Amino acid sequence: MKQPALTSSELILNDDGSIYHLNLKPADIAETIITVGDPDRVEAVSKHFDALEVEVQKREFKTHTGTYKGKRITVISTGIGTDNIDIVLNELDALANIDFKTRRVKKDLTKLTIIRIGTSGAIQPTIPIDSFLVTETAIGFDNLLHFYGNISFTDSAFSEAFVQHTNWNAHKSTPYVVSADTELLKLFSSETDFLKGCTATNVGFYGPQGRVLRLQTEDNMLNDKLTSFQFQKKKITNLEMETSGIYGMATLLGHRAISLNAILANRCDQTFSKQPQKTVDLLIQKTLSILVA
Ligand SMILES: O=P(O)(O)O[C@H]1O[C@H](CO)[C@@H](O)[C@H]1O
Ligand SMILES: O=c1cc[nH]c(=O)[nH]1
Repeated sequence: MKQPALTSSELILNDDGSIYHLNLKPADIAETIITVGDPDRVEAVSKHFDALEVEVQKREFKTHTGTYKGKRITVISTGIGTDNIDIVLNELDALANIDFKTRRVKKDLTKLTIIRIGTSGAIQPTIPIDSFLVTETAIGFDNLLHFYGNISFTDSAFSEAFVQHTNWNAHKSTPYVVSADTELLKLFSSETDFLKGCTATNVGFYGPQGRVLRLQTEDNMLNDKLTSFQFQKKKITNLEMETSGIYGMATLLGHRAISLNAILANRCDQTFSKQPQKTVDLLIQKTLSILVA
């Protein structure tokens, strides 16, 4: 039976035919997509391009598409948090895999390559500030993946061990554990510049990451528990706010994803980078050069 067309409340298109939040049309995106949190980081990537063909912004979602050494690349900002990742990953997938004229899923699906270039805080004393880390495994403290049907690919033994170790408060979402794309992980972790680690994605920058300014947190030992946790010799290495959502959604939608982290803070010795922009710029240049090697 022919699939029903997606209605106007589900696949929302703007008057110019672009998708609702990203404001992009299918031809506007490349198959290789770099995601960054900060809209200003889009230009920090695209300034290296040979040529720019698309420049679009709506809300925090800024997109540039162009070529770098002949390779077509899209760079898009997601803003902060896995709630935005739900929007960006679903709309990128719709741009690639839904026919906007018929409003039906295409027969032949396109697998996108998604590379996050983000900033992050280390949770192990041995991880230096201004280093680069590629995420092998992500543990999500956000709730995003639990809203989707089949998440049997998540590593429940890992999350159960984590819940037990931390005496995780049941009022918080159940942590879920997702993996990087194997080929992309090999590509980046074979570079000596990258440490390999397990990234914890959380729903906030302050309390959820154990930062106390004026408010105490529910568990003031949480970061220490993250540091001491180990599962099959894997330790949690760093904290940020998007990677688990990207890995989870990419797996569900059949895309491949990798998350690259510029380590700007070390939460164990309570230090912060003195050159954050330079470190992010170096990660951008390194990433681009690996993508065209
Ligand atoms: O630098 P980006 O990519 O935004 O990533 C990190 O920085 C933000 C918090 O400052 C969060 O989005 C976190 O994941
Ligand atoms: O500590 C940090 C640094 C960057 N981004 C985060 O989410 N946490």
